[in-house]
Amino acid sequence: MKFVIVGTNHAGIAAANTLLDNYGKNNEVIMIDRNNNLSYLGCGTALWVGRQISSYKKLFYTKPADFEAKGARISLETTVNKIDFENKIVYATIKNHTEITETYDKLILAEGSAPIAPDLPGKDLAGIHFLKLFQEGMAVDQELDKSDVKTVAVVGAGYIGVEIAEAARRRGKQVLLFDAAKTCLSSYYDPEFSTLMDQNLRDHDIETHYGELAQEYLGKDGHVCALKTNKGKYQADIVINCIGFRPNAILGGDHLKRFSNGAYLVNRNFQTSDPDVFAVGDCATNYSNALQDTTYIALASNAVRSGIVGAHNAAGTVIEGAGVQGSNGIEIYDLKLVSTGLSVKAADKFGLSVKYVDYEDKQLPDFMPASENAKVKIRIVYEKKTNRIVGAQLASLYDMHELIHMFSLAIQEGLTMDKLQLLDIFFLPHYNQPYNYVTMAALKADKN
Ligand SMILES: Cc1cc2nc3c(=O)[nH]c(=O)nc-3n(C[C@H](O)[C@H](O)[C@H](O)COP(=O)(O)OP(=O)(O)OC[C@H]3O[C@@H](n4cnc5c(N)ncnc54)[C@H](O)[C@@H]3O)c2cc1C
Ligand SMILES: NC(=O)c1ccc[n+]([C@@H]2O[C@H](COP(=O)([O-])OP(=O)(O)OC[C@H]3O[C@@H](n4cnc5c(N)ncnc54)[C@H](O)[C@@H]3O)[C@@H](O)[C@H]2O)c1
Repeated sequence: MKFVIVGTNHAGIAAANTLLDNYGKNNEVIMIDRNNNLSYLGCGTALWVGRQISSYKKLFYTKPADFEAKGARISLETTVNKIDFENKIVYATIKNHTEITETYDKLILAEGSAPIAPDLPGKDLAGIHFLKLFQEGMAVDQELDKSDVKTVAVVGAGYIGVEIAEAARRRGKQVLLFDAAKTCLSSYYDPEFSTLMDQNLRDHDIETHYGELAQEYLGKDGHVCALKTNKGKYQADIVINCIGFRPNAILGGDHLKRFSNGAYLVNRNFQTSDPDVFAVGDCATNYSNALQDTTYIALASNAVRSGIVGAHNAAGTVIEGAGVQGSNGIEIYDLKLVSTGLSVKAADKFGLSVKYVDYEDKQLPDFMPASENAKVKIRIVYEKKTNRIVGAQLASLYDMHELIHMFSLAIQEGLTMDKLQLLDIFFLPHYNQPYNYVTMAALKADKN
């Protein structure tokens, strides 16, 4: 059988490795990507740009030769322009001049996502940046090296915006962070949690501007010099746009069914509406266990798992994905926020009627050294009708992030709040308290 994979970043790589490691013999695997690099972990961009790690080099975790050694044919700097789904032919161009075609038996689309570009006056000025590719991270890094770049405006206080704001501040720049919402990270956390991060940002001299919509980039001599919003005009030497991703689902044209945001609509096997075409990663939908419905969540963690599941199915092993919770986390100047499933706000948006319980306590008993201890704030969100756990959020200076995986599993398995109350959670003073905040929150929850 011949497999063609379009897009060889995280989802495409996972699909290729699955095919090569499990079905390599007698099968042909062709990998095509328009970029000149693969496997860049954008997740590390802010760490590198903020000099919390010394080099970007280890943000790449594989190389073309690794796939060639396993028998794949890989073609970088090759753009797929068109797919003839009826005759199963992929049309591509190598380095913008040599036209090639590839036939396929099974096609895996892993086209990923692209940053949303606000269509504002001045958008073509120099000094306006996005953060997705390695090359874009490098461009921002080089700007921050310039002594005449003193003020950085970051538009969008989601994950990328907050992380790059910290990085630019660590590089000694004055940083202004804008978001249309009333807090940062508003798609992931309820205000009781996101405002902790807001305060943390302000404590580190990052100027936050919420409820502000970017309206225009103002320029001087072809270079951006200010950002105009609905509330004011702010001088800025560079602007970094981080207002979210849109699925990069272009090649399917009218042939493949779509989700509301344009992503390829796939079933739980990551099969599209064409049985010989699979779509994985940021270009495709996923199944939300909290909503018990189709969703779209762009994360590397989802990309990798969908690549594995999609490839097995493409090769004829029928398996369903486990669904996702969109588990995520962030650490900025030591403050850690982690969440999984739905916040109360997100549940409202999707029309799911929920209750929640909040609890706050120190991680360790009081007799432990204060320098090792910190308060942890937890919120557990559960469905009103069934008491099914649908979300959790945690915030602390203490590194409690692993706990969110337990809530992710609880949501995946449809656990109800009563199962948490008497859960056997071990006690050791080094790690927690006998009356720990998970048990206490579960006991406190209103289950009627
Ligand atoms: C700065 C930053 C930080 C992030 N941090 C995190 C994090 O901490 N945790 C997390 O889980 N996620 C994080 N993400 C999100 C994560 O990077 C994405 O969800 C992930 O890259 C999706 O992988 P993918 O393979 O589906 O798509 P992509 O990474 O978008 O890859 C798609 C590939 O398809 C290729 N392609 C597209 N169209 C064509 C075509 N026509 N022809 C040939 N090739 C094509 C592209 O060149 C690209 O290589 C971050 C993203 C960024 C930008
Ligand atoms: N730690 C992590 O897990 C991590 C880190 C980075 C990126 N990612 C993922 O990468 C993807 C892209 O991240 P992102 O930060 O670009 O998107 P995001 O969805 O996290 O945040 C976008 C932000 O932009 C704001 N916004 C939208 N339009 C705006 C406008 N016109 N003006 C001002 N603000 C506006 C939104 O309110 C939102 O807060 C997301 O799926 C994210 O989860 C994850």
